[in-house]
Amino acid sequence: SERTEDVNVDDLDTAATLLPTGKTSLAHQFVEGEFSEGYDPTVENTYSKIVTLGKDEFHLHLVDTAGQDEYSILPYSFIIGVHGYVLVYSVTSLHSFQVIESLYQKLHEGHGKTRVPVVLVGNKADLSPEREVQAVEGKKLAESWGATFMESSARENQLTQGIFTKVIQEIARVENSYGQERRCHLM
Ligand SMILES: Nc1nc2c(ncn2[C@@H]2O[C@H](COP(=O)(O)OP(=O)(O)OP(=O)(O)O)[C@@H](O)[C@H]2O)c(=O)[nH]1
Repeated sequence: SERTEDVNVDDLDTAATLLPTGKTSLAHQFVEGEFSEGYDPTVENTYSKIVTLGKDEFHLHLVDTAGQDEYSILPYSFIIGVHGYVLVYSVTSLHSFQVIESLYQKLHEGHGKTRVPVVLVGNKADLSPEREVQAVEGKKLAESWGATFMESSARENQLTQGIFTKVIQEIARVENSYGQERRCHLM
């Protein structure tokens, strides 16, 4: 079967106030298979990639967002037609972790508090000496949402591929369970 999925890769930093979390690097590693040093603040960027999982082919539209912080009002476009989220903080920035918490609340409310497929990512795990957020904290937060947690490094292709595979699996799982629920109502 063929499906179209929209996924937001969300960091939640304004370039001026927060450490960039590496979401552009993750998207680039996922789509192009490489890591490039250097930093350009993202305005908004979209990527497309076809991902095959088992027998299913997913047409992924990836939106790399910019300029969110805990005070931003969530744009409508972050909710409507979006099937899943990769929420990225940097393990070297406690602030980025706190921003992610408030962003999740807004997304969850925006989706009418229904179950939203989310993968929470603690990026820059290769910079361990500068760590401000422990893996166990990320894991606990993700568990409280019923979401998946991963640490990653945009330098590593396999870790990065794993994030996007996971979010697609989560989207498929959540949609299937809603599908079953609807069938139940019909009965
Ligand atoms: N060591 C290390 N550096 C990383 C990693 N991911 C990103 N970086 C670096 O961190 C900087 C910012 O990365 P970006 O991918 O541009 O971050 P961003 O979250 O997209 O930033 P905005 O565009 O401001 O939203 C760049 O210099 C990257 O090379 C990582 O996993 N490990």
